[in-house]
Amino acid sequence: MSSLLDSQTVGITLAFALTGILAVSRWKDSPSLPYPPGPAPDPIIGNARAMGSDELERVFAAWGKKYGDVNYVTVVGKPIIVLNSYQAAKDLLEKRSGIYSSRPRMVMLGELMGWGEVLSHQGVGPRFRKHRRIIQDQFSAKQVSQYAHVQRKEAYATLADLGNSPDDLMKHLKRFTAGIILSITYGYTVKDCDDPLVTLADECTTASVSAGPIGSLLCDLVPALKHWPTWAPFSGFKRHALHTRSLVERFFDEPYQWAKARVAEGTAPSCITVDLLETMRTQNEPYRASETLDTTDILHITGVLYAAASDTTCAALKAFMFALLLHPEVFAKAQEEIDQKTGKERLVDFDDRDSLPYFECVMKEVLRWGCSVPLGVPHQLTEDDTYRGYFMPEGATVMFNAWAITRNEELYPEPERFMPERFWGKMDSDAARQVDTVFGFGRRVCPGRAFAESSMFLLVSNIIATMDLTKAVDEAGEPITPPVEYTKSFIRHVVPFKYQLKYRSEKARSIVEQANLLLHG
Ligand code: HEM
Repeated sequence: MSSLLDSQTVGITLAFALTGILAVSRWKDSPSLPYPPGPAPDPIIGNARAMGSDELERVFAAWGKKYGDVNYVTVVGKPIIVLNSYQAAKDLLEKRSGIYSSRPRMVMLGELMGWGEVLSHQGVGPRFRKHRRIIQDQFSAKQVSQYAHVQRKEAYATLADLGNSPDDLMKHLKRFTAGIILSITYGYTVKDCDDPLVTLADECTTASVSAGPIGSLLCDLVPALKHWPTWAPFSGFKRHALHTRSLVERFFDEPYQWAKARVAEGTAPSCITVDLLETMRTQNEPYRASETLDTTDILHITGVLYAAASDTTCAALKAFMFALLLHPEVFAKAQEEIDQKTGKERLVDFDDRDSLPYFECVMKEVLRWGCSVPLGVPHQLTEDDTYRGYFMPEGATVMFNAWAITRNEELYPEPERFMPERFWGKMDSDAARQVDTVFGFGRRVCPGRAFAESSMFLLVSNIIATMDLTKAVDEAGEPITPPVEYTKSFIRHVVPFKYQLKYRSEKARSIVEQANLLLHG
């Protein structure tokens, strides 16, 4: 961040922001009700210092404990509401989703870098509804079974890769998640971790987040900064944004052009892009004549799928493997349950899921304990509202703290302990239900949830079925217990850790190799 925006720029911009806000903000009657409680703001910048924290979820959770579960803060005059409890998030984001479902304006990420037109960043409106419906239709719990063959193919390839180069777990997980979504969306087969489309996605994601929260914040506060000339002093942020924009455009375009070329050749495998191109050509049902599709729609629908599905699922899979490594007793119990089902004679398949209740508890606990997107994605309130006697202003950014909600000590005693047994026989409990918070709320709830869970199920259950995962040992032969540490990012990943992974038997190796051969030829 410091290379992009130095302290002088920050100062100038904040001064600008203040002047702008004082000059243009429309005068409003002071509300007769108080705002929700929260920490005292600093003059001018409000609560900006706290909002710059690397572990904002912990800062918010501490506010929740001190001031109550709904907090109000400002950053240079912009209102932010923080929801630290399931009840408040449910009451507002779900029950009042008609007014709590938009997205805040993001000048840096959305307008300068080019992410603004994709579903996850769009405000509510006709285009949002069209994209959302198309994506929901493709990934509803009923529909996901149509992708089973792709999930199997990618899972078996990943198992074989893990057998061949077990030290590259992180790379193989990334290839697995990118491979599945690229295949379903564009009909594209990822060959290895260095695949050009996977590398492009990586570069694009890294560049998109590397302006840092302050870089983004300054542009969001002073939207006029987006017109700052690239030749002017302090224009590092703008040059970075434009460079990122070119990556984002390539990220949308290259896989789409690849799929289109296969359609022209008549060799396109069935995939979402092919379906959408056909819909665009005929402009027929199921997407209604009033909702015609154009090329930009297709670019953005397919692009958001890749962007939203791959990194999130990969982060959850890393947390899964890490939790199993730290808890050998859980691994052993899950392995025993799976062995009873398969007799060690075959791989696990989707049909087995209902009869692996312990594994299901482990997956639930991974989603809770690992909490890959701790603060979800911010919503925006589009009308003035009142809640529990407090005033909630129109335009406020509304953030839910999934991390704090899934650490509620009343529902999850010893919340930092990884304990799948807490869900045993209780899959209908509030505790189990509230883990869904990690996928968001209301009209914005993650449309890929069922698909993410089924992909995780298939890969991890088969790793457990065919391999042994144990701690690495140091020079003295002592097992190494890696610390629980995550990257400081919006989607948090477990930092790379040491482990040992190998086929549990020659028979397991041969089952994997045969399955892989059968699907890949
Ligand atoms: C473990 C994996 C995943 C996690 C933890 C996750 C989490 C989330 C969260 C927290 C949101 C924001 C919800 C809100 O604003 O209330 C979201 C949105 C979204 N997710 Fe996921 N997600 C995962 C996997 C997937 C997959 C596999 C797909 C696609 C197949 C997907 C597609 C999307 C899309 C398109 C949105 C934007 C929805 C909107 O803004 O209306 N996600 N996800």
